[in-house]
Amino acid sequence: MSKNTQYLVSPDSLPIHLLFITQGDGQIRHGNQSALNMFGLSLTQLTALKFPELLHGKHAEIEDHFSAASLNQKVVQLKPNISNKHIWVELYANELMHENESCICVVLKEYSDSQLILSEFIQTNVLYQNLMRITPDAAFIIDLTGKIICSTTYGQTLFGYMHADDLAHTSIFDLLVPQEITRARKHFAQVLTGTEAGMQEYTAIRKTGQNFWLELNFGIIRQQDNTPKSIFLVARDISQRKKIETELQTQETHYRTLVESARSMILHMSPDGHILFVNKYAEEFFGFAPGELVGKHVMDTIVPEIETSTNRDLSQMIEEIFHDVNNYRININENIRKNGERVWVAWSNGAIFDAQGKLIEVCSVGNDVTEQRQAQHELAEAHNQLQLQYQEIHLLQEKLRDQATRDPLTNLFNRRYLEETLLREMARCEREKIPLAIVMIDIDYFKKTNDAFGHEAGDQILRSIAALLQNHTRDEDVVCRYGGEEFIAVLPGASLDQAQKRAEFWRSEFQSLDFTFDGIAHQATFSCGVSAYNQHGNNADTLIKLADDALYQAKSNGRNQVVIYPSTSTSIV
Ligand SMILES: Nc1nc2c(ncn2[C@@H]2O[C@H](COP(=O)(O)OP(=O)(O)OP(=O)(O)O)[C@@H](O)[C@H]2O)c(=O)[nH]1
Repeated sequence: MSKNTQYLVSPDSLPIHLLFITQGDGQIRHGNQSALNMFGLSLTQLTALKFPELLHGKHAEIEDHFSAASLNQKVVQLKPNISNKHIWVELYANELMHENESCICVVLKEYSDSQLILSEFIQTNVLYQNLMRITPDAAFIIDLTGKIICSTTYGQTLFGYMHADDLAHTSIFDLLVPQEITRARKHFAQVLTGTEAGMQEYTAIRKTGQNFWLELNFGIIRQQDNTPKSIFLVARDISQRKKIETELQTQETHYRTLVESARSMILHMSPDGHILFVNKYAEEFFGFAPGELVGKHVMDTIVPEIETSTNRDLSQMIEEIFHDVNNYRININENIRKNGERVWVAWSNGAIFDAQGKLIEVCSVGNDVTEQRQAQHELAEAHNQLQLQYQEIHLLQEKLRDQATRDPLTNLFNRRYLEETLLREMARCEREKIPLAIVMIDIDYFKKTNDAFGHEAGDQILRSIAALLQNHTRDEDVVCRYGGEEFIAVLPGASLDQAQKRAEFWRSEFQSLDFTFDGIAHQATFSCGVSAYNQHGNNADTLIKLADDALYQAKSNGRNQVVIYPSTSTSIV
C-alpha cells in the first residue's frame, strides 16, 4: 500500500484485528470490530488509549516512537480486558490514510498455541533453549498434537528443508510415510500417557519424496503441576544402521540356509566342550532329535572316550583341540551315534575369537568317512597280503636263481655263473687296473677213490674241497664247481704269484685232511693250474684254457702240485 492509499472496504467487515494509530505518539485512532472484540472494549474506550497501554510487559523498542517500520513484525503480549489471559500477537504495520490523515494501520496476528508455547518455552527454559542451540541431533519441540514448534538446523536438513520456518506448524506425523502414521500416533499417545516411553523406528519421507529410516525418541516437557506442556523429540536417521542390519540379516539367512542344507555336519563347541550349535544333518547323522544335542558335552554324546582301532584317548584330543586348534585343522577320528554305532568322521576345525582375540568357540565341519576308512582298511590289508606274496615270490626267485647258479652238491657257484662272473670281473679289473688270476683245481685219481669207496665217498671229498675253498677265499673271490671233480677259483686283485701261494695253501690244507671210508683211512690230493689275466690272455676262454694247460702240466708232473702257466707277457702287477 502506498502512503496515500484510501481504503474502500470498511475495516469493520474484515475478519482480522485492525488498529489505526497515530505516528509518533501511538494514539489509537480506530479499531475494527474484530479488534474491539479481542480487547473487550468499546470503540470509545479503545480510542481513549495509546498503543503502549494495550501492551503487557515492557516493550522498550516500540514504546518511544511509533512508526510502521518500528512496529512491523514485532511480537508483543497484549492485555485484553475480557480475560486474565494475555494474548501473544505479531504486528504487521503499514502506513495509510485514515479519514484523510496519515496513520499506521496495524494488523494483530494472534500467535498460535504452539508459537505461544515456544515463546514461553524459550523465555522460561534456559536449559532446553541451550540444548536446542547446541544439540547436533535432529531435535524438535513439538506441541501436544504433534505440531513442530521449532527444530534444530539438523532437524530441518534431515527432512530436506532449508529454513526454520519450513517445518513450523508441520505435524511430525506428516513427515512419516502414510502407512506409519497410525502407529506413530499410537506411540505418541502412549508417550503422553506414560505407558510407552521408549524409542521406535519409522519410515520417514523427505521433502524430495525419498524415504528413509528414522528413530523417534519422545521426551515430555512438563509444567510445574506436572502436566505435559510440550514434547522434546530427538529424531535419528538410522538408514545406515538399518542397511547394515538388513545386510546382516540377509547374510544370516544365507548362512543359515547353507548350514541347514549342507550335507556335512556343522557343530559349534564352547571352550569347555559343550555343544552350542549343531545343524540338522549332524543331528540326523548322530541319531538325535532336533535340539537334543545342544547344551550337551561332546564327550557325553558323540565322542567316545577311546578310539577302538587305535586306542587313542579322545578326551585328550578334545582338550588339545581347544588348547591349539591349529594342530587339529583336520582330524579323522572315531565318533559314536546315539545307538552306540561307531563311525569315522573327518573333521575340519576352525577357531572363533572375540574382539579381544580370546577363543570363544570352535566350529567343526565333519564328513562321514566310515566307508572310505573301511575301504582304506581293506586296501591296506590287501596291500599287506600283496607285500607278503611279493616277498615270497622274491625269495622263491632268489632260490631259483640260486638253484640256477649253484651246484646242488657243493653249494658252490656252477659253470654258467662262472662264465658270467669271469667276464664281469675281468672288465672290472681292467677298469680298476688291478690284476686277476684264476686257479683250476682237479682231484687226483678221483676215479680210483670212487671205485674203491663208492660214489658217496667221492661226494664227501667234493664237499670237503668246497668247504675248504669257501673258508679260505675272500668275499670278492668266486669259487665254482666247473665240472665233475674240477673247480675254478676266480681271484680278482690277485697277482700270479699271490694266486700260486693261495693255491699252494689250499693244496697243502687239503692234503692234510683225513678221510675215513668203510673204516679205512684215506688221503686225497688235488692238482692246480694257475693263469693270470693280461699276462696270459685277455679273454675268458683263453684264461681258462691256459689254466687247464697248467693243470695238465701239474698232473703230468706227478699231481698234488700247483703249476703256473709260463708267462707270455709282462705282468701288470
Ligand atoms: N663221486 C663223484 N664222482 C664224480 C662226480 N663227478 C665226476 N666224478 C668222477 O670223477 C672221476 C674222474 O675221473 P678221471 O677223469 O679219470 O680223473 P681221475 O681219476 O681223477 O684221474 P686224474 O685226474 O688223472 O688224476 C670219474 O670217475 C667220475 O665219475 C661226482 O659228482 N661225484
